[in-house]
Amino acid sequence: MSGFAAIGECMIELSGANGDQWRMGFAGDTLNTTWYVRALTDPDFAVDYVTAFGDDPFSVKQRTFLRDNGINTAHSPTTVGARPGLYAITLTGAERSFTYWRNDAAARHLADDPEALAKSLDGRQIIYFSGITMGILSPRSRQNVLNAVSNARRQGSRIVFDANYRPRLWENTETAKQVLSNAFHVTDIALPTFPDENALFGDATPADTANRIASYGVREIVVKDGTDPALVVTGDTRKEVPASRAKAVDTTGAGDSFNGGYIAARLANLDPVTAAVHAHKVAARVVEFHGALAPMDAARKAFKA
Ligand SMILES: O=C(O)C(=O)C[C@H](O)[C@H](O)CO
Repeated sequence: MSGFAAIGECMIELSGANGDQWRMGFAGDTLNTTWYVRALTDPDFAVDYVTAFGDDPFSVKQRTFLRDNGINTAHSPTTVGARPGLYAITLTGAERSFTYWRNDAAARHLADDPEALAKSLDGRQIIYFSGITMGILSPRSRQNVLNAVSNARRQGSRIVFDANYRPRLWENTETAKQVLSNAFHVTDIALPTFPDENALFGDATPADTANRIASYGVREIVVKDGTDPALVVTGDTRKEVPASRAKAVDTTGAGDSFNGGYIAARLANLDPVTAAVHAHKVAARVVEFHGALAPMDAARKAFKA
C-alpha cells in the first residue's frame, strides 16, 4: 500500500476580489486537502486527485495545473461536452461565504464508471473523500463511491473522511444524514468540523460530535472548531489542541488545509495529538492568503515551524 488518493470536485475559484477584478484559480475541498498533502510529503510519494473532467479550455487548464503541481489524476474520466463548476468567495472581514455555479459540473460523473474508480483507488495507503464528494453525486454514484471505498478498505487502505456539510448540495437533511453516516461507517480517521455537525446532526458540543462518530466505529477522530481548540479522540484518550494564531484575511480552506497537514503528519508517523498541532500551524498560515490554495512553500514552512 502506498500513495494518497482523494475523490471529489475541483472547481474554478474566484477569490481576492478588488472591486470587479477577481483572481481565478482552482479549488474544492478535497482538492485543497490534496494540495497540502502534496506540499507536505516527499516528492516520491504518489498523490492523485480522482475526479471527472470536461473537455473545454478550463478543464484542460485544470489537468495542466494539477500535473504541473505534482498531482496525478489516476483514471479520472473526461466527459465530452462537460465543463468545471465555479465558485466565488465573498468576505465579511476574513470570514468567507461562497456562491456556486456547479449544478452541471463534469465532476458529477466521477463515479459513473465503478471499474475506473476502483482502479484509481487500488493499492493506496490513504483514501480521502468528503460529504461534498457525496453531495454532488446521484444516489447510484454515491453508492459506487461507498462500494469502492469499502472495497479498498478491505484490501488495506485507510479511509479519511470529512463530512463538510453544505446544505445546498443535498435534496433534504434526512438524505444528508443517512449518506454521511454511511460514509463514517467505512472511515478510519474522521476529521469533521463542529459547526457543520451541529447544523446537520444537532450535536451540542464537539464531545457530542466525537461520541456520535465513535458510535459508528471510527477509532481516530479530530473535531475541528475554527479558532477554538480541536478535540482529538483516539480510543479512550481525549485531548484538546489549541489553534495557532493567524493574521487571517480569508478563512477559505482552513479546515481542508488542517486535514492535509494532519494526514501528512500521520503519514510521517507522528501521533494524533502532535499531528493536530502541525495541522493547526498549516491552517493558520493558509488563512493569511486569499483563496483556498496557499503557496506550497508557505505551507511547508508552517508545518515545520
Ligand atoms: O464548498 C465547496 O464545495 C468547496 O469546495 C469550496 C471551498 O474550497 C471549500 O468549501 C473550502 O472548505
